[in-house]
Amino acid sequence: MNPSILSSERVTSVNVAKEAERLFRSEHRLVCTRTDRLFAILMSLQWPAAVAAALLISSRTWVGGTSSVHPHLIAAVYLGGLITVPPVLLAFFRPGERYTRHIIAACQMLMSGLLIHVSGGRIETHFHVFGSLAFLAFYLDWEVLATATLVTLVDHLAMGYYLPASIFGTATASHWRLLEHVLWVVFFDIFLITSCVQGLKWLHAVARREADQELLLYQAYHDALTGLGNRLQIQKLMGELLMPGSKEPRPFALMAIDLDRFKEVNDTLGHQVGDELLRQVSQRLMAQIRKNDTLVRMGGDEFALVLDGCTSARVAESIAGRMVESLNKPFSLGDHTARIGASIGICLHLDEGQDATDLFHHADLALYKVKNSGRNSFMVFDENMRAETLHQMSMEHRLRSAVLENQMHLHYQPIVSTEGRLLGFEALLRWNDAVHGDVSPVDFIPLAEKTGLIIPLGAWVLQQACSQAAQWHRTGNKLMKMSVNVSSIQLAHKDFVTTVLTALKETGLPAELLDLELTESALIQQHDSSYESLHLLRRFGVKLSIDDFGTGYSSLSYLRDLPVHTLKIDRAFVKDIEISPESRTLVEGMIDMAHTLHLRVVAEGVENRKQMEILVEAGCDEIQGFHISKAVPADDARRFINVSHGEPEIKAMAGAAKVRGLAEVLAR
Ligand SMILES: Nc1nc2c(ncn2[C@@H]2O[C@@H]3COP(=O)(O)O[C@H]4[C@@H](O)[C@H](n5cnc6c(=O)[nH]c(N)nc65)O[C@@H]4COP(=O)(O)O[C@H]3[C@H]2O)c(=O)[nH]1
Repeated sequence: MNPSILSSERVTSVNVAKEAERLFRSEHRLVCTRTDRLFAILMSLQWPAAVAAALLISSRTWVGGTSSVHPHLIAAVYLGGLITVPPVLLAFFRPGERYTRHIIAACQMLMSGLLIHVSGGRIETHFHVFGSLAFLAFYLDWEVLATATLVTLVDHLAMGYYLPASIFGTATASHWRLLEHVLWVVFFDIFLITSCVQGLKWLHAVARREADQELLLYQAYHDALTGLGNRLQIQKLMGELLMPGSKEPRPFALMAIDLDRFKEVNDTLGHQVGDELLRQVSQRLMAQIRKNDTLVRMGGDEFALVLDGCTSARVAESIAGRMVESLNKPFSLGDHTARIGASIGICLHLDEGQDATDLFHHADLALYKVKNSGRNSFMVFDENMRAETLHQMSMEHRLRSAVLENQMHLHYQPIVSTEGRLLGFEALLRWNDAVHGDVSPVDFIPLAEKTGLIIPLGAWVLQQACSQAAQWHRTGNKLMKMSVNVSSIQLAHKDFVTTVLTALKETGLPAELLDLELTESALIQQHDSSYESLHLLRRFGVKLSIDDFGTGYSSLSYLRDLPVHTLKIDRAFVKDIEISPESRTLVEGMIDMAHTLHLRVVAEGVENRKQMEILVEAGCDEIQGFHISKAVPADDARRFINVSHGEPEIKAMAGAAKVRGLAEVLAR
């Protein structure tokens, strides 16, 4: 494998045609460089050969003259040097350059001419010229052959015809021989140029094949969307880093990175926006790491990072912190702006004995812990995490089976007016697991949200609660409302409105009797489409309550923008209302504000008579809490209904006391 394919500079620019051209040029340059060197050697041999030939000829032909040195010898020494030195220097100092090969070609042909001349034609013309041309064909450059041919013809015309005996004393060629020679050169040249073109074609084909192979290799090791490496690349890298038998263990840190809320963006704004978001995420992450760190996209919204040579948890944490911070900044995606977060699990490889699977598992366990602790943060794996996380994983597994096999059930907590009239119920999920026993929704709802199980589970709750309320409605309790908790994930889901309307249609429950409870924090995470869903449902008559009011977001603008019907004051404010004047003032303020906005107010978590009295005095409209009743199974809820209907004195008593709860009434 060509390791260059894995380098990040090349990652974004792979384009087969361009890559083939680049490879061709580099291969061709290599061919030319080698041929330059070959000619440097050849020419350095030809110069002494020319001098030797001149010596030989001068010893035979020079029978006495004014000068003691034969002109052939002078030509061989000086002209030979002049012809040899520049190309040899160029071949060594500027190999592979275009002008180098042209100068070499010209000088080589001049040298051929010189050799023929100084040897008085004894060195066979055809042999030497054709030999030189044949060698020049190694350049795979027909222009070089053209240069060589031109120089040969000029040289032969000049030296062989126009300046024959005047310089060397002997004519080197007859007219006919010269013509024959020129024809041979042209003929041979055509043959060489043809083979040269074939050679070039072959070199192009080789380069194209290599580029194709590179592309295949690139695709195998890279993620097409982001240009980052992929799962295979990190596995390969980890295999190299953990190579058994390597002399020194190579320390490194592995990070498992998951984007928070990516799915919501992808589902609500579409896949193209999701793709763009992933591209921008990868750029931001790349900006936080060094060149020899390896960031890959494992698939979906999961990334992994290897920090080669990292031995310190503190360093890894600071890099993870920077990454989380950079991903918290808003993303500009065409017409939209999105905010996401990231959860990062880190594990360090400091000694031998761990394999890649262990390390990925540890990083995943740490990641899992981060996600369960509220996301958008990072954690380094430690051994204590293992048992806790495995417990969580088992919960997740069992929750999945419980949801898919319909092992959950609903309890109903009554909601009453301050006069003690039963107004309806809040449906609350219950899960009794064979292994984990009774699991609180406070624990399993976040798990269901995290795993996406909240979608089928929430749909089931809606269906079940509506069906129960419709049944009570049919048996004469016409105004019994049913409150159902809705998670932010459900609200953001594209099928949310359909799910609600289907539940109403299939069960026959009038829409006005369904009250959807959303927390403030759930509302604040929503996009425009969720707000549209709520307005649409309101138009059908469905009511909307703000649950846990006062605990969430500080801006109250959603009260203006949404068709809210009821505020449910969180039990944290009600809890010590009878002992804390501050809590009392706060609750009074909330009730006043709600009434100014024409909203009804439900106080949650009312546990005693004193609390109820204070709330009634403050003008609260509805009461819910253990003082009235805990959430009970449907059959017990039915008893409440019967009592509230069948016994007129309840109303009278509750009305008289203004504060009497159903629990008290039932206890009598
Ligand atoms: N200490 C105290 N607690 C009281 C009192 N009266 C009621 N509660 C508890 O307060 C919670 C009220 O529900 P929530 O605020 O909607 O809070 C709910 C709701 O956010 C979530 N949840 C429950 N069922 C569902 C569901 O079907 N779907 C969704 N999305 N969330 C649900 O789980 C949360 C907790 O539910 P639960 O454990 O059933 O706890 C219930 C209820 O049992 C009281 O007087 N004192």
